[in-house]
Amino acid sequence: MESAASVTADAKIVIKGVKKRFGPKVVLDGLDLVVPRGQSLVIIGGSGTGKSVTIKCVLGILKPDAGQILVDGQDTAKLRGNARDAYLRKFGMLFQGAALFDSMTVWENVAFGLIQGRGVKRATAREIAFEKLAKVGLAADVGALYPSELSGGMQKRVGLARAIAAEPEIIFFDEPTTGLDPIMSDIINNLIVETRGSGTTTLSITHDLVSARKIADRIAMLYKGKIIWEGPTAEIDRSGNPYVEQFIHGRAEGPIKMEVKA
Ligand SMILES: Nc1ncnc2c1ncn2[C@@H]1O[C@H](COP(=O)(O)OP(=O)(O)OP(=O)(O)O)[C@@H](O)[C@H]1O
Repeated sequence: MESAASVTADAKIVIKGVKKRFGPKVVLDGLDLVVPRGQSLVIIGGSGTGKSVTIKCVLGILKPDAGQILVDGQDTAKLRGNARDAYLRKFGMLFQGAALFDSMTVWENVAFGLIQGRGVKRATAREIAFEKLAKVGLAADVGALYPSELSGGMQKRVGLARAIAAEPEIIFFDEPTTGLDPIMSDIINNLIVETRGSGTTTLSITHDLVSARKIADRIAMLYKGKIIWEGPTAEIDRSGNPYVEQFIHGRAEGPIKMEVKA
């Protein structure tokens, strides 16, 4: 087994003791997590356990109450101005529900970040957009359509093309297969696996264990604000952790009590 030290030495993202609460509600309670460079880490956990809050803290959309987040060894809390812009350019993101702009065509959606964020000329950005659309298996004529004219699976592919458009160092995938049928989920999973080939580091959050097993090098389970298990994907079936066991087998009975509110 690899030592924790060797994982940390080649870390792209290090989350150390991060705490985040909203009023009286403690969401993250000393979260520790390392995402190794060039690897795919998937966070699993029940609804409302703080998976999205974790990603928002890394992106700086939310400020942790305590703890530290390092990306490439840089403390994200200390970034200002240009350094912060450069930091944000490291990331691509595929949002849950794809989150495309309805008023823009497909290619304009894919090119948006290149034109707005990086000052790429419109004609060049258009070329890159069509290249990325082809990469996710969408024919060129799809580029001129509007998001409302596409199926959910096609929208996810467009979202993926947008996430990879600027060839970011890190990509976040937020529930990449939610709402898709099993075959389309598998297609999206395969595309995600392909994005790793180029050395990209990926951090995903999902409830979908089939997807997690397919796309993850490592899986971490979040429960009550902490990572209660983390390890190589192949080891999740022998975690020996009753919380993980209950979650991966989807059992109503077990140590995890769902908070059912009226
Ligand atoms: N800006 C906010 N203000 C107040 N509470 C928030 C805010 N953002 C998140 N929360 C709360 O933090 C908790 C964790 O939310 P989060 O969205 O991270 O869950 P999640 O694990 O991603 O869930 P799901 O799988 O359902 O998407 C929830 O109880 C949520 O209501």
